[in-house]
Amino acid sequence: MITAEALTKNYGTKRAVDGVTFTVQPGKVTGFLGPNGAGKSTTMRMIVGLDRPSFGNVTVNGRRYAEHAAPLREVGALLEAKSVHRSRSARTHLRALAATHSIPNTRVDEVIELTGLGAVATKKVGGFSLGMGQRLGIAVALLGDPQTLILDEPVNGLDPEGVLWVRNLARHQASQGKTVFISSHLMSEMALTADHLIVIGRGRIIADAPIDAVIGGSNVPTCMVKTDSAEDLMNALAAENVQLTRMDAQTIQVAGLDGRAIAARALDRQILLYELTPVKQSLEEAYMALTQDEVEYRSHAGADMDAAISGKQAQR
Ligand SMILES: Nc1ncnc2c1ncn2[C@@H]1O[C@H](COP(=O)(O)OP(=O)(O)OP(=O)(O)O)[C@@H](O)[C@H]1O
Repeated sequence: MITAEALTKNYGTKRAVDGVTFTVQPGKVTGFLGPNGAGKSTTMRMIVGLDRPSFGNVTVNGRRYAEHAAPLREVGALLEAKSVHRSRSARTHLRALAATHSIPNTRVDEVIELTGLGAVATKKVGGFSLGMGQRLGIAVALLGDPQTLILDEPVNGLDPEGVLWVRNLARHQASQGKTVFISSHLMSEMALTADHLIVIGRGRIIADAPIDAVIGGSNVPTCMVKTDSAEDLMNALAAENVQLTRMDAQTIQVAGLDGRAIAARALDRQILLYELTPVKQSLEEAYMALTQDEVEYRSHAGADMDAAISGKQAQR
């Protein structure tokens, strides 16, 4: 279990992490989401003692990372900063780390196999692709078979097989009762991997809840309805808190009523419905709604982008 209390990090006048309090529970995959610069990596670095908190405290299984006698056996971490000798082979790198914790070489061979590095284990790390480097980082994290795994953007640079493998690994570790804390910008992947989400924006916690609650939280019940009597149905459903959108001659999107209520009103008026489909919000939509005011580095899209580009051209 990871426990953060009022955890804060200042870099000069910049407050990167602003008094966050949370726990990451064992037996679950907890996703750590937030816009660029929100404070995810800084929080993770503080968990493993790579950054000192300015205020507050964070512990893993009741102790600060540095207080664990054999940290690699307690916490495995994949963080962005890599400290690998580029001229060393992957196997030599893993063996050197293993030796610091009396981890046998058989475990090194195991994690090499597990992470799909078998074919390149004797090659110099300096020549590794982004994906191979990520796999090596995950191999390091797994080396001590730790109770807690912290993975900062583990699927970054991985091919689809690698992405699926990370998902299965995370789910498997959680099913073994381990604590798994993963940051990612890939919402579709997080939706498949995480049980619980912590969302951070500008250094503060915006949401800390089971994934279903995050997705359903702000969700107005919405259904797609098909009928040959679209006008009549719209009249039957019209009400102050109901939003009706005509999609085509037969299709109406109804927001603000659930399927049962729509069917009941259609039945009252003897209107035949031949499709009634709940529309679920995606994690991406829920995430965008949650973080819309918290984005520090905003990109431009569509009309905004056209305006930005034509503005630049006009200046030339
Ligand atoms: N060593 C540092 N010195 C100064 N500022 C830093 C340092 N590390 C991070 N920051 C700043 O702290 C804030 C949080 O950065 P952090 O890397 O934790 O965000 P993040 O959520 O991991 O972002 P991303 O999704 O882009 O990786 C940012 O504004 C960043 O510029």
